[in-house]
Amino acid sequence: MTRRQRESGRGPMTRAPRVRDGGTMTIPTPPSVLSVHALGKSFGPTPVLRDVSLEIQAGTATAIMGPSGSGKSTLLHCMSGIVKPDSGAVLLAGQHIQNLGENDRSRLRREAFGFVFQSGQLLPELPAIENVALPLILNGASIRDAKATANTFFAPLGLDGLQDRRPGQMSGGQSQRVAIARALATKPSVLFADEPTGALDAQTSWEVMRLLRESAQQIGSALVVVTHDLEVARWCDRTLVMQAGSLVAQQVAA
Ligand SMILES: Nc1ncnc2c1ncn2[C@@H]1O[C@H](COP(=O)(O)OP(=O)(O)OP(=O)(O)O)[C@@H](O)[C@H]1O
Repeated sequence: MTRRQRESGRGPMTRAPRVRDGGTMTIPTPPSVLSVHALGKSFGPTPVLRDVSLEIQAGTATAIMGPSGSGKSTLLHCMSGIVKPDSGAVLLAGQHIQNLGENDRSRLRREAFGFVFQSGQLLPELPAIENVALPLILNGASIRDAKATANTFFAPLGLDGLQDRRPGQMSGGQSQRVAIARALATKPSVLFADEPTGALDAQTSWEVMRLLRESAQQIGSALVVVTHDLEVARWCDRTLVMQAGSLVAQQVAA
């Protein structure tokens, strides 16, 4: 991070390299990894998502903001196959995810998506290393291989020495970094984070977002973050704003 970025309080933005094209400068758009078309969802008589469309490009970071109840989490759940929309489509690398059966959608969530929530996502009885290794074991890796892969995430996330600690023996920031390691261990195409720093103080939140952004970028995972916090959104390439179930604005980082 440069001094200028630190002083502005802003994280380092991911910028696609500029390419000179016949004298003009163009910025190539990375390919779309997730496409959302005209999503609609109601709970009972109340529409919660109304005709929501967006594209998530590989390796980019997108923040979703908006007032409480505007449908942010419901959108994230529909995008990640947790909730089935009533209408519209979600395509992962061209494949309609809502046409899949429950087993295939679970497999897809395990293999192609990672999740970080506000808190409480780690299994309290398992040490950190096993919490990180678990998704790899569920995807078929041996315990030994899974733990070896899991271990590679500890030093970059500043967690070295905490491998054998259980979640109850770690701070909130340490637990969130273990949760990030677990979400990234399978090298997901898309990492979904719902208020990932909601339970942390400002300084810890900044550090967790830095690590979340940088490690997702290194792995090549697109990041989608639901947040109320402008400081969290600053780490993203663009911010989408929801209101009453609709996307009403998009702001691209300068
Ligand atoms: N499973 C559900 N059953 C019924 N209503 C639901 C369900 N999930 C969400 N809702 C309702 O849908 C609306 C949107 O909820 P959602 O959690 O998506 O909003 P949000 O923008 O993420 O809110 P917040 O910022 O407070 O977390 C709310 O009115 C909520 O009560």
